Amino acid sequence: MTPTSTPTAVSARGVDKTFSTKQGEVVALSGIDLDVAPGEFISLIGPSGCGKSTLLRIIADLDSPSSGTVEVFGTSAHQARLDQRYGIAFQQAGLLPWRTVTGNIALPLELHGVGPAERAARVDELVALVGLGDFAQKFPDQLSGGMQQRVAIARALAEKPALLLMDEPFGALDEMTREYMQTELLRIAAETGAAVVFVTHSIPEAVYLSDRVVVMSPRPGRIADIVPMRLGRAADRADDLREDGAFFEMITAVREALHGAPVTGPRGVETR
Ligand SMILES: Nc1ncnc2c1ncn2[C@@H]1O[C@H](COP(=O)(O)OP(=O)(O)OP(=O)(O)O)[C@@H](O)[C@H]1O
Repeated sequence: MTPTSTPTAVSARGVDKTFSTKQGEVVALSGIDLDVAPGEFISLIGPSGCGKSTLLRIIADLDSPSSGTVEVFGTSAHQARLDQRYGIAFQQAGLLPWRTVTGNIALPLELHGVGPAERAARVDELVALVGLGDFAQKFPDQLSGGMQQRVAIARALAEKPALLLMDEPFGALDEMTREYMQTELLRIAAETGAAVVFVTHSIPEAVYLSDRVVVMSPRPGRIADIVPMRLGRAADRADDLREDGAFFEMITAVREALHGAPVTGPRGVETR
């Protein structure tokens, strides 16, 4: 039997993106080549406006490249969207206020015709996965920001995607909740085996979460450097890793990569 290899989770080749605006053309991305392995955690970091969200939106087929190609698990980004190969979460949880936690998590399953019994079983699993068992029947306005984000993550995972796309999902949370959510996300990613592409402004967040940190240069966004992290397996990355010497070394490596990019000083990147 010939061994079958799992296709790369994300493969971007020569991706350029130019927006036409009233003020003229804005080159948001230029010559992006990026591969994300199955189960790998990648963060995109770079100065404000360098095209991080644009790249994520192109991977999600919410926007299309001006040139170049993106494949998700060996198919076009468009086909991957139709096949629900990825889940997506943004800075705002975007929950329906009139639905409970379970109702919000069940939504994508309802939309895709999953029957009631299977749906209920899957929602139970997801509620447990994100640790919201005691809050299953609460409405979004009865939850903290961190809990709302956990509902959004559960909803993104509803259809067992092998890829999660996340655009600053913890950006609106206080620092303690944010650190807690980072540890939770690592646990969830390890449990589900999903690859993650994560946009952030925070160097420590990128370092803590990632297998590799993709450092982008200011507009037009290019990949300035890809910094491999050496912090051990994601599932073993405990909370106190943030006090470890290796953690600070990795922060320095990413900072140097950011400053090495042709910039006069990166705006919009947090070092806290
Ligand atoms: N729909 C659009 N029309 C015109 N220009 C756009 C559009 N979307 C993004 N841009 C421009 O493309 C560039 C990249 O934007 P993008 O939001 O991807 O950057 P970003 O790195 O995610 O920024 P931030 O860190 O501030 O969120 C910016 O100059 C932005 O103004």
